[in-house]
Amino acid sequence: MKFPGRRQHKHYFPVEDKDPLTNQINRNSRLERSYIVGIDQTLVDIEAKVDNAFLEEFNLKRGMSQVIDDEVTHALYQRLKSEDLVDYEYAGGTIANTMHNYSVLADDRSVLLGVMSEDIKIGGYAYRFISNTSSRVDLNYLQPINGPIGRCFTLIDDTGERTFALNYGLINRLKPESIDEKLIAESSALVISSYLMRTEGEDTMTEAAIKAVECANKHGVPVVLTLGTKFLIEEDPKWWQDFVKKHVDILAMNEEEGLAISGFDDPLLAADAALDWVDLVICTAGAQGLFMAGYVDEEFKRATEHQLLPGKIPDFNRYEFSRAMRYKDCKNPIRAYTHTAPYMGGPESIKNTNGAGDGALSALLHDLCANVYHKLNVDNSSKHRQKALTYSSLSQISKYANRVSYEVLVQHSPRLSRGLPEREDSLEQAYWAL
Ligand SMILES: Nc1ncnc2c1ncn2[C@@H]1O[C@H](COP(=O)(O)OP(=O)(O)O)[C@@H](O)[C@H]1O
Ligand SMILES: Nc1nc2c(ncn2[C@@H]2O[C@H](COP(=O)(O)O)[C@@H](O)[C@H]2O)c(=O)[nH]1
Repeated sequence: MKFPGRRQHKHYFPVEDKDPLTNQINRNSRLERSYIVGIDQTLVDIEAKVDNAFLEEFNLKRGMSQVIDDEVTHALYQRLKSEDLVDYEYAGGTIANTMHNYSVLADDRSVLLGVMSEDIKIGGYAYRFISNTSSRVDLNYLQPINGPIGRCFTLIDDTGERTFALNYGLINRLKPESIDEKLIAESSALVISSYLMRTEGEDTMTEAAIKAVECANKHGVPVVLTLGTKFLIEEDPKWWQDFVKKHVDILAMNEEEGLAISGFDDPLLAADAALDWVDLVICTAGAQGLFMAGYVDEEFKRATEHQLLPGKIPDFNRYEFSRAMRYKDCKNPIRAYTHTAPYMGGPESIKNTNGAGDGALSALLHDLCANVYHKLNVDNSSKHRQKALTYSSLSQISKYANRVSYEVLVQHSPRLSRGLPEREDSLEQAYWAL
């Protein structure tokens, strides 16, 4: 585990002196390991720039993630190829991206559950998926299938809006029997997306995902749900609210998905509403940056040293220096919130917003899993007198998450090709001496 370590308040990056708490870890002894598990539909993203006429021709709704049949897929692919419109073909899938990015950031293991073609051809989609995935992502638990994995046509228009057209192949055939209870029971978190519930006919993915979720719930493993796309949530917000209340501990969403599930268009209010159902919320909001909301026990609350912020909840960031706790672990729960504006005001030029939200979630997962890792190895640390969900404060996690999103925005792929730099080029040497 590459440890989050001690950092300057203003930025995520570690300072020179190592945290004395972290140093209690004896590097010579065999360390207990922590890992996270994610379930996804194994997909390759095929990215192309198109105009509205193109979307209309193939009957695609702009901005939506929609499923297309084999006939439309064939015609679409032929058209993109014949006009040389395909820019990139990358491994994708919202949770697979998150597992990959987690493993790159933490330099540690995550486990991906899903399906994989048993017959893999060099250069084919299954091959591409595997070869574009970090070697730290454990693919040994994937269930073999006799057929193709999925393709996600990621069609980007002039405004940067993305329209996803998916040919699912056999990716929804993950069977409940392929879910290993022990693997989930011993993990630090189970990560799923709303897309896993979009199944039909002979698909078994939803059943498999529910089995995994129930298993995590039974063993007290935090279930992390990312809402994927507002269109799925808008179909039945009540169903999603009930599902989240019953099964989910950490909710990740963007402001549109926040509106769809909570009815609030303000991301802070949407995150606050979701705190009625879960322990921790991360709500990304495009150019507005990101918000987090969580609980802390009165005894462990820490007041911010930053300026108090106005908002729909006045001074909402008052306790942003607190580490997040589960509601049930608080004697006197207090709600804590934080906001971080886009890193450096956002990139000069955004290459692609694909995966920016997934990137933010992978940073949060890194912090959460580092906390479990630290507890497993230095249980007597004073840090664990507080039964916290996260290693760092809401404020620091949100800066870290925001910084990771920035890195995704300045590249084409939703997957990081390397971890974050140890030090920012943009900061003076003197900054690190503080
Ligand atoms: N136009 C933008 N300008 C600056 N930062 C942005 C912009 N779009 C996204 N970001 C950054 O990326 C993060 C995630 O973006 P968002 O678009 O909300 O995610 P999602 O992919 O889930 O829709 C934001 O919190 C912000 O830090
Ligand atoms: N597992 C699924 N992943 C999907 C689906 N539709 C799109 N996507 C993936 O989302 C990311 C982009 O994430 P975002 O946070 O920027 O929205 C991209 O890589 C797609 O592969 C789906 O139906 N299932």
